[in-house]
Amino acid sequence: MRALALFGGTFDPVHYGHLRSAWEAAELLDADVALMPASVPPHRPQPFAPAGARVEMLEAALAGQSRLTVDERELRRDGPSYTVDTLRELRGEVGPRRALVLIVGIDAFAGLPTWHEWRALFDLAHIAVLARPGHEPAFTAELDAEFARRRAAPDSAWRESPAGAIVPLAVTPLEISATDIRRRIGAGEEPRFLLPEAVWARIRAQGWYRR
Ligand SMILES: Nc1ncnc2c1ncn2[C@@H]1O[C@H](COP(=O)(O)OP(=O)(O)OP(=O)(O)O)[C@@H](O)[C@H]1O
Ligand SMILES: O=C(O)c1ccc[n+]([C@@H]2O[C@H](COP(=O)([O-])O)[C@@H](O)[C@H]2O)c1
Repeated sequence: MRALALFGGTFDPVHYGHLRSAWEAAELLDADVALMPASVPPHRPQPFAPAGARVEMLEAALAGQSRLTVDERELRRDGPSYTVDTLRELRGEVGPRRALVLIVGIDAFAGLPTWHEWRALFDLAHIAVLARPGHEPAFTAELDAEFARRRAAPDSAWRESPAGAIVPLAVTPLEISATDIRRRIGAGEEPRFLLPEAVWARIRAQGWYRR
């Protein structure tokens, strides 16, 4: 059975850095990938756009294909979106054997030791780490040790286990961030071609991110 991958984020707004990375991750991992907006991200200021708006933008971005989907499970829960809770819920649904993958950018991965019950994540899923230009963060010694121990190439046998590997993915580098897009919109610029036209059309129509 194919691996099932979750790509969590704030997606405030979703952009081509997320979308192209998610697509290439689906290909490299031979997995179905769900983009999963966080309701209350645990370690950052709260999103600018409400959850419903972030879902609407994701759905607009993903229209016309079926390999990448949206998973709204964190929006249905109250309180902080701890990834360990989400993976426990998903593991309960798919059973003990299916390979699950949590996809994170390398900047998010570097912060893993600050996540709630971070070591339990390795018992629940594999972690695929996206290269991201402009981000070459140092890992803490404990994360470095896990990385050295668990590292697996995308085409190796990781999917024969349900969880536990760290799979670096050399996706096409796209130096795009939601912070930069919000700044441009706030300054009255058009962020065209950094994100899908359908997403920009909704932002424009609703006035999101304008100062
Ligand atoms: N251009 C990119 N290339 C690769 N990974 C990315 C890129 N942009 C975001 N990611 C990854 O996608 C996930 C969700 O990111 P997030 O929604 O916070 O986007 P962001 O652009 O980093 O937003 P912000 O600028 O608001 O922090 C994180 O794991 C992040 O590392
Ligand atoms: O579980 C945690 O403690 C935790 C701490 C920081 C981030 N996360 C998750 O990591 C994903 C990427 O976060 P962000 O802030 O880069 O959009 C998103 O799904 C967050 O919910 C999770």
